[in-house]
Amino acid sequence: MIYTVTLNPSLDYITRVPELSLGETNRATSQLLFPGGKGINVSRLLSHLGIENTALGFLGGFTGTHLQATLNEPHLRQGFTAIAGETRINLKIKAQVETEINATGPAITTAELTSFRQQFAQLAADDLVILSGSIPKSLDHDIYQQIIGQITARQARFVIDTTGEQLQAALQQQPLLVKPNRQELAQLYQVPLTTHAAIQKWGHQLLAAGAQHAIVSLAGAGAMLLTPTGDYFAAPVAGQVKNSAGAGDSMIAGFVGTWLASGDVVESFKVAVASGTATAFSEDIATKAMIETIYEQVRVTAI
Ligand SMILES: Nc1ncnc2c1ncn2[C@@H]1O[C@H](COP(=O)(O)OP(=O)(O)OP(=O)(O)O)[C@@H](O)[C@H]1O
Ligand SMILES: O=P(O)(O)OC[C@@]1(O)O[C@H](CO)[C@@H](O)[C@@H]1O
Repeated sequence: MIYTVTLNPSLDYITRVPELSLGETNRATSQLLFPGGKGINVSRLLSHLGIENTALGFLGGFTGTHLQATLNEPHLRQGFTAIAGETRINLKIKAQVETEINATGPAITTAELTSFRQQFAQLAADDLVILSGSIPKSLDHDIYQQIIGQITARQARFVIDTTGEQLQAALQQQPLLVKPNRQELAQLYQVPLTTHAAIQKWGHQLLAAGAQHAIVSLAGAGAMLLTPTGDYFAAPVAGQVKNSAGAGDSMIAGFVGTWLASGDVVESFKVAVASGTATAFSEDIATKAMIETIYEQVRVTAI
């Protein structure tokens, strides 16, 4: 089974204004509300590809109830831990530029955390856990490390999408995949990444530190895959961006779902790029039909 972990889920409120004027009343032209949080996005994309998975994390309040009700996906089992606090609402403003305001999220009690962590004691060796997104303030800053300890103790595998110190620490536990974007990789190693050669060089540091595969996502400039046996570049697919939030999460889902089924890294990378691009070109997390259409346009070359 594939499990996703979203410690801090959200309802994503996406509003469009022709032009955002700070300090004034702005009138929206449209608004949408989606279940969100990085692990939940991964789960939804996996479900769209027909891949069974279980979404774990904390949900509470009227927002949590609404998220649960709208997270109605055929291949997604909900394994959330109920909490007393209220699931956050993240605001995404689409205007001249995209602006995001992500809320802090609710406090998690010790009892809620204990109940949540009990689930990892049941993992089997063929399970894979995808850990994504920010850590609620009330949890230990090294909570991912603690969960990874539980996962590896059961001989299960994991993928992690986090940044900075937490990413650095997780690398030592040999994640199947990490997927920093260009800025996250630059921050991790405190280097400017202005050329493909520099991205490839510093991307390899992720493998040297323990990752089995690394994708560096480059938004509108494509993506790079680093593996111990070869590196690959995917050129960007041209198209109209509608909502790029969740593009990175979709990439992770596309890679992991395909890799588990085939073990073929290049094919997994192609589906990852198609999935990320299809989500960037959609209002919501991409559909399978959209991913299949984009897939035909993905060009991957060995570098
Ligand atoms: N404007 C775009 N044009 C073409 N492809 C895009 C665009 N934006 C994203 N993509 C595709 O989606 C992938 C992931 O996007 P990105 O690098 O923005 O991830 P991210 O920073 O993790 O995003 P997020 O945090 O919003 O999910 C890219 O590598 C690319 O393949
Ligand atoms: O605040 P975090 O946990 O870092 O990110 C949360 C978030 O921005 O990530 C997803 C897109 O990747 C959105 O669905 C969600 O609102």
